[in-house]
Amino acid sequence: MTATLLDGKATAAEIKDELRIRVKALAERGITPGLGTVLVGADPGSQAYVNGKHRDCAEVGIASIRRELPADATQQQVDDVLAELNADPACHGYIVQLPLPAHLDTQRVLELIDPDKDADGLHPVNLGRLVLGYEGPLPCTPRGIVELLRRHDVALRGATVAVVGRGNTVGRPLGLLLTRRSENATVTLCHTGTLDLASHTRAADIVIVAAGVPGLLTGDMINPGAVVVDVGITRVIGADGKGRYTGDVDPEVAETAGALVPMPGGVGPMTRAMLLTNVVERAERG
Ligand SMILES: Nc1nc2c(c(=O)[nH]1)N[C@@H](CN(C=O)c1ccc(C(=O)N[C@@H](CCC(=O)O)C(=O)O)cc1)CN2
Repeated sequence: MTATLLDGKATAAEIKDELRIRVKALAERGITPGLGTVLVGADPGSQAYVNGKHRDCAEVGIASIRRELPADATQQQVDDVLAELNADPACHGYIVQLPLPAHLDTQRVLELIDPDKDADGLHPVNLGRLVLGYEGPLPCTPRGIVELLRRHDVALRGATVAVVGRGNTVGRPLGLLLTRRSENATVTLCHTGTLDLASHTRAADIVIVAAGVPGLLTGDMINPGAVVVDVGITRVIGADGKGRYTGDVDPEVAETAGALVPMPGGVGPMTRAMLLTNVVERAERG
C-alpha cells in the first residue's frame, strides 16, 4: 500500500476530547446538552448504531434520551414521540434512526422534526439553509468528511472534487458544502448513471464515493496521488457465509491514491462525532 490512511477513528476521538471541554463549560452555565434518538423496530444494525450514539454521549457528558417503538408502530405513535421531543427542553437535538419500517412515511417524519432540534441536519428547512448559505445544523456525514480532510491539511480551496453519489444524506449536501465560499472547491457531482464515470474521477484531485456500490472505484479510475474517500457501507455475505460491511472503493486503489479515507474507520466515526457536535452547538446557542 502506498496511500496514507486518514484515520477517522483517531480524529473522532480528538473531536470528542474537545467536546468534553465544551460540555464542561456548558455545565458551568447549568446546561446539560441532551441528544434524543427515535428507533422504530428491532433491526440489529439500527439498534447497534443507536447504541453507539448513546455510548458516544456518555463519553462526552451529553444526556441520552431514548425513545423506542415496535416495528408495527402507527404513524400517529411516531408523530406523538416527535411532538414530545420537540417540546422537551432537555432535548437539544434528536435523530430518527433510518431506515424506518416501510409502512411509515419517512418524508413526513423528517418534516415533523423541529428544524432547530434536527441533529442530523436532514430537515428540508436545514437543507434549504445549506443551499442558501444560511447557518443551520449541517448533515453529519458531509460535515464529517470536510472536517476530516481539513484536520489532515487536505486543501479544498482550488481543488477539483468528484463526488460519486447524489443521495440526500451524503452526495448532494456534500456538493453544497464543498462549494461554499469557505471551502471553495470545484465539484463534479456524479452518480451511477454518469457516462464515462472514470473520465470525471480521473480528472479530480479528490474523489469521494458514496454510491452504495461495493468496489465501484478501481485503481485505474483515479489520478496517481489523488485523495480518495470511501463513504460506502454495504452489508454483504462473504465466502464464509458471514455478513460483513464493504465500501465503494476497491482495495487496490490504495496502491495509486496519495491518501485514503478507509471504510471502516473513516467516515463512520466522523459522522458520529459530528452528531455530537451538532447537539453541543445547539446547546451553546441556548
Ligand atoms: N438518522 C440517521 N440514520 C442513519 C444514518 C444517519 O446518519 N442518520 N446513517 C446510517 C447509520 N449510521 C448512523 O446512524 C452509521 C453507520 C455506520 C457507522 C460506522 O461507524 N461504521 C463503521 C463500520 C461499520 C461497523 O463497524 O459497524 C465505520 O465506518 O468505521 C456509524 C454510523 C444509516 N442510518
